[in-house]
Amino acid sequence: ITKEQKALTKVIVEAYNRHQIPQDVAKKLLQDQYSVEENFLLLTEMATSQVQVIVEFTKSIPGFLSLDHEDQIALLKGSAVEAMFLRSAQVFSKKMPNGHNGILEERIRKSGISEEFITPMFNFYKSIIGLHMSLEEQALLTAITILTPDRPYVKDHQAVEKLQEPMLDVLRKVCVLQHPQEPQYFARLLGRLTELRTLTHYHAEMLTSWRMNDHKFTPLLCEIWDVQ
Ligand SMILES: CC1(C)[C@H]2CC[C@]1(C)[C@H](OC(=O)c1ccc(O)cc1)C2
Repeated sequence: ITKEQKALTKVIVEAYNRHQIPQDVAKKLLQDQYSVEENFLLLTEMATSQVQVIVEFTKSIPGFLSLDHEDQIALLKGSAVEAMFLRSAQVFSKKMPNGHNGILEERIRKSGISEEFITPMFNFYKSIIGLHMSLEEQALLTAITILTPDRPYVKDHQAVEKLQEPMLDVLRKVCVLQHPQEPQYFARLLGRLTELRTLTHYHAEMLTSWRMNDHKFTPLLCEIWDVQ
């Protein structure tokens, strides 16, 4: 790993750590009641704070703010759901003391999300947790997901590739260093990104079904996912 690659990893990990989900959201999971309505409101608050965290993390990615402004928006809108699922997988994997995980899972299962989405969502979490990713790998994989050149409406693909490629290089080297017994570990990580894309489809259905039951979203969520 070169000096530059070490510096890049440090910047990405610091940004990933700097923007954490506010503890008050995690605390509320324990307090409030258990009605479907209460659960939906909690998940709305959680999703809104996660999107805010993702936007701040994205702005700290070296070079992102020098991209064409419309492309910056296209990348955020195109990757927010995937970045949110990656980050919430970390929440499930370790951030919260064990008791919370069961509570969060319970609330998600009783918030009006259809079973056909719940199953793939938790299968994804299990597969991510099973990888036992390091902090560097989580942060780099999230940045790589956000810097995906082939999102809808991205005009300057090349400029995005130029930012994503060095991240892929560093992640590949970090995987070799941190998982020497698993030569295919890097390929498995990238495979998770393919599974992530299927969740985006389910996520859109989830929003539509909530909207059909006239649930209200926050302005930020409406803006980033073009709802209402
Ligand atoms: C853990 C999750 C990633 C999983 C269940 C809650 C999440 C934060 C997310 O919720 C939303 O996207 C969402 C969108 C709009 C809304 O009003 C509420 C939640 C899906």
